[in-house]
Amino acid sequence: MIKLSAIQLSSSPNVQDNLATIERLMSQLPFAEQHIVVLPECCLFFGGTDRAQLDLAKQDATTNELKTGLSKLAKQYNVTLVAGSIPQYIEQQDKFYNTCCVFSGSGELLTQYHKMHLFDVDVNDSEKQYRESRYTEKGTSAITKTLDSLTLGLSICYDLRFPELYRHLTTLGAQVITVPAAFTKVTGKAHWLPLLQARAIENQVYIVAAGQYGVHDNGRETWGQSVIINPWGEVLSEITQGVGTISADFDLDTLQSVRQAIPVAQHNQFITKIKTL
Ligand SMILES: O=C(O)CNC(=O)[C@H](CS)NC(=O)CCC(=O)C(=O)O
Repeated sequence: MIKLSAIQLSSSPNVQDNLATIERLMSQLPFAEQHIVVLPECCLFFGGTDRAQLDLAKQDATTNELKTGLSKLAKQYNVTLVAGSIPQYIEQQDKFYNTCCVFSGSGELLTQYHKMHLFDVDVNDSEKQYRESRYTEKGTSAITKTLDSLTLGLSICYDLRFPELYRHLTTLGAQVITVPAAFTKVTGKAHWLPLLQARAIENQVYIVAAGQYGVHDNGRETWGQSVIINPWGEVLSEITQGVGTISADFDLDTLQSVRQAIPVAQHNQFITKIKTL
């Protein structure tokens, strides 16, 4: 059996504190031979100023403390760690990518994905205007990674509103799609769960969504509600408030039987098919 887990956090701008919290929560995870653990967006730094995040990214380009800390945790608990996101500095532009890093159980960086859709959005909350692109550069490639017995597809937060990415990941073979997030309280309440269920149902994949939760140091409020959803769209495990962990089993039979019963990939008129004569 392959275990899927998500960790819900309420991250601060203190990297060491966040690492300690993640460690404490990882120690509470159930044991599994094969285990995929997902952390939220901005797991090691959240709720500071955008400028402070850029400074951290810049500093990390020399120290590499962010990836080192996460790699150690993956190794310590021998899990595939989908480390939500960290800022990755781009010197030429003095900006960073919002990057999801995947570590193996031996602590090796397997792959990374730079968030493709940036949250330049007006929200009716205390923040009012989110302009992620001011300090963040958007990624240009969708990323999947085949592990021993399943294929992972990567996405981050606002990406969730772009079904084309999820369809693309699925056509590349994704069976489990991870969604680290820091959804706003306002948009999360209105849209988070239905969007996640739609992505799971239309692509017939497992969704593992790990959210930031609560009121952060800069007053920003995030929605939480980390969930694991199966290819039928059922919520298998959920944590609404606070910090904590959730887990569920990945079952290939469920995935295959849903895809057999409702063969949307074959019926789809908008996916380019290779015509056989
Ligand atoms: O800026 C940072 O420090 C970290 N990044 C985030 O919190 C990002 C960009 S501001 N948040 C989202 O994408 C929320 C999406 C969302 O809430 C929605 O789609 O409704």
